[in-house]
Amino acid sequence: MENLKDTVQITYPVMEAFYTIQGEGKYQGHAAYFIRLAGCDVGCVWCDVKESWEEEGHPILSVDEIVNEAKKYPGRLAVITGGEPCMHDLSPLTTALKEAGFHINIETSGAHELSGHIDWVCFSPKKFKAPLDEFYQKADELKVVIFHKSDFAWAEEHASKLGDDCLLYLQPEWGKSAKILPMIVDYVKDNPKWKISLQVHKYMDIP
Ligand SMILES: C[S@@+](CC[C@H](N)C(=O)[O-])C[C@H]1O[C@@H](n2cnc3c(N)ncnc32)[C@H](O)[C@@H]1O
Ligand SMILES: Nc1nc2[nH]cc(C(=O)O)c2c(=O)[nH]1
Ligand code: SF4
Ligand SMILES: [Mg+2]
Repeated sequence: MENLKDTVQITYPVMEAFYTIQGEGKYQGHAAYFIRLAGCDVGCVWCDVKESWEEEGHPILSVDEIVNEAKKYPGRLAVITGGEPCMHDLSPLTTALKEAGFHINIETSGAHELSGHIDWVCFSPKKFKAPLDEFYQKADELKVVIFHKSDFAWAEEHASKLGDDCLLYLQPEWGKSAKILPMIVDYVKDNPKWKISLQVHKYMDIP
């Protein structure tokens, strides 16, 4: 009991947490509670949440506070994102979320070791900081952001290292969508093992 009591007092820098609809990947369309942990050292030039890079300046919340807030909503799907969430030890947070009955998904670049109990790993590797090898085994979905036509070949390199069951998604870089999306459409028609992931929350103008 002492252990659980200690665990729930551990803290994380939380940039924001919100109940919304998962806009990307396999769980697109599902209600989910997003926990955006601050801190990222990957530095993607087109990152859509650069305010998350600095760990400092964000609310520091205990596991207890994070999970109690999450439990206020009826959905029991939690998405841990960031920033780069794998920069944190996720064991205390995920233990408490599991105890509260959550299915836990993570959004990660794979640049740092995975910790804790995660039910679904969305692996989105970046050119700006190479992923760790462990993610080719652990990924449930590969989601490659396409910014330039050369990124298709780069996506295939990652796909070739994955297990057979991993789902494959190509997601247009939001700012270049008008130019890139037609290329992705053609690519997926020619290479049907891939699917398109759109950031549908941005089209719906929700968080
Ligand atoms: C903001 S990141 C946070 C999680 C983790 N750092 C990562 O990159 O996977 C969440 C998801 O958004 C994607 N993403 C970030 N900026 C984007 C953009 N401008 N257009 C499309 N997808 C983007 C990332 O590739 C990732 O799949
Ligand atoms: N609705 C919604 N879906 C998302 N899927 C991944 C997101 C992320 O920023 O990690 C995200 C996000 O920020 N909002
Ligand atoms: S790894 Fe994720 S949070 Fe970090 S800069 Fe890239 S897209 Fe943004
Ligand atoms: Mg986002």
